[in-house]
Amino acid sequence: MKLVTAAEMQAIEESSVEAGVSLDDLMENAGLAVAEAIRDDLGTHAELFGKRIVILIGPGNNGADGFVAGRHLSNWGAKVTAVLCANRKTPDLKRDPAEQAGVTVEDGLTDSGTQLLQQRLATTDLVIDAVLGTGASRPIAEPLSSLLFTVLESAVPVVALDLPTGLNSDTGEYDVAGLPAETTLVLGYPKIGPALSGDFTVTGESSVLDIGIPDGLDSQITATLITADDATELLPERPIDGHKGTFGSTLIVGGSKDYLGAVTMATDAATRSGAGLTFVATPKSAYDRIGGLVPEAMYRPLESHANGDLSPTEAALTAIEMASRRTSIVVGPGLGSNSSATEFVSTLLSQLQPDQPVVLDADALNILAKTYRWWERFENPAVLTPHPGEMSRLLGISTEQVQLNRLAIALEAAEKFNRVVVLKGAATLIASPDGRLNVSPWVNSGLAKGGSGDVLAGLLGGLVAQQPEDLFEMASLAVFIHGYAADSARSEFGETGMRPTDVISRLGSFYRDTVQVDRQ
Ligand SMILES: NC(=O)C1=CN([C@@H]2O[C@H](COP(=O)(O)OP(=O)(O)OC[C@H]3O[C@@H](n4cnc5c(N)ncnc54)[C@H](O)[C@@H]3O)[C@@H](O)[C@H]2O)[C@@H](O)CC1
Ligand SMILES: [K+]
Repeated sequence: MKLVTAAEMQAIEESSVEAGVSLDDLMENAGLAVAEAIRDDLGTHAELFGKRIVILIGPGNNGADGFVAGRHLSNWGAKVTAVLCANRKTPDLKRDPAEQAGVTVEDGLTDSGTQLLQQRLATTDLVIDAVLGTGASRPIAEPLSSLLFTVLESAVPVVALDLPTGLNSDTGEYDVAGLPAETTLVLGYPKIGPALSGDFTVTGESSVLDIGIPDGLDSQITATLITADDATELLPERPIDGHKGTFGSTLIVGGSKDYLGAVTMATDAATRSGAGLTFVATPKSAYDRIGGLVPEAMYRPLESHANGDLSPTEAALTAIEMASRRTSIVVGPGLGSNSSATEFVSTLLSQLQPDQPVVLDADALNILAKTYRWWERFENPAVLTPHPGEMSRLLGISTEQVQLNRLAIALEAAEKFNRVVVLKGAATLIASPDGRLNVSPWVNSGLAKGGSGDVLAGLLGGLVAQQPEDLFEMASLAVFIHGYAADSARSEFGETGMRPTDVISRLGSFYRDTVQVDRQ
């Protein structure tokens, strides 16, 4: 499902006009679709008859859509009052027909506007928020903030037209003076901001209405929300007569004398990815304590000094030998980033077969961030899986800067490094150097715990092992499956109590719930 920015929506509107569907057509379609959705939600025309509806009208086209919806609702028997919450341009083309259809227009901007609205709301069944849509561009100020607060206090249910007023269509930032909705009737395409923020308390339940935009215009949209259907399509084939070799093999390079859990979780996750074989290369000091902990995987120790640190040259030779017939390699979980680990990672990456796909996670990213123009030092196709802190180090900017503009940052990093980038966080983003951008539908604070990233890296390694050509697709699939499993862990243990290991044990459930269920 495509997710639009305000600028993309504007461009689509212009292309629609060129294709023969005018802005007026779109507005008429939008207003009618909103009125029909409200009527259908109530049940039938009969139930709409006599219902008292207040429409809050803003200064732009969102307000114009509100007048069109009001016209239809009034024609169908509802008692509709349009309350002007901003000055509108004259002539106001959608106002007159609405008034002719019986809509009463009241001015909310007078000194007594708030008081009048309060009285009106005492006998109102439903409020339609047609104040601001994709054109919101500044903080909400008086008198609009008082009008919106009056509606909030009244507790009358609110249906937002396109976007709840106060919610930014591109960033998902919410102005506290805004108006949360029970339902949001989204016009044409879902907006990217709400998907990025993941805070559905402001939009309530959303549905997307068809407003007659001609087909074929969505190629202008960059971002796609990954749906369960998309993820099902991406699942690697599992031929019934397949053998271990059919499903590829991954090598996980990680662990250190101080960090033992990360590589273990990544390994465990890889064994639930569907990959045929999982190998682990871990420093001797770690191997002596965790070698064989995941019984399905094959472990080998990497040469280390007496103090437990890697012996970089010998260790890299061993890892390269282990990597030679693997279809993916994961580097990083728990590896540490001291000078031995740094030298080891540099040597390893520079000597891998250049076509072998690599997943670079955790300490590997911190090591790269310290390496001058690292992205030019090896050729391998790769997926980088930074959290915002790691991304800030990779790009040399602050974490706040990353968080303020996650979408652009993910795309910029993918292009600069010429690698697939998974920017983790609520609604994780997957960016490709060719400009594609996928957005995860999952938002779950239960994943904000040490170990979640290791699980994702191991799962991703295992998926890439099965389909090494499709890094962007496998990264998107890994993020979806990880979120799906986490959702299941959340329903059992809650966001507080769920652990990354609970997620690992549920990684198979998406495949089971979709493909396997269909086969039975
Ligand atoms: N783009 C499209 O394809 C379509 C858009 N439509 C509607 O048009 C809307 C966008 O219309 P507009 O671009 O006119 O934008 P809006 O209707 O969202 O509002 C823009 C106006 O609000 C003012 N404004 C911005 N922030 C404000 C604030 N905080 N307080 C008070 N005033 C503020 C601006 O100065 C401008 O006058 C969509 O949300 C949708 O409802 C539909 O009519 C049909 C198709
Ligand atoms: K609105």
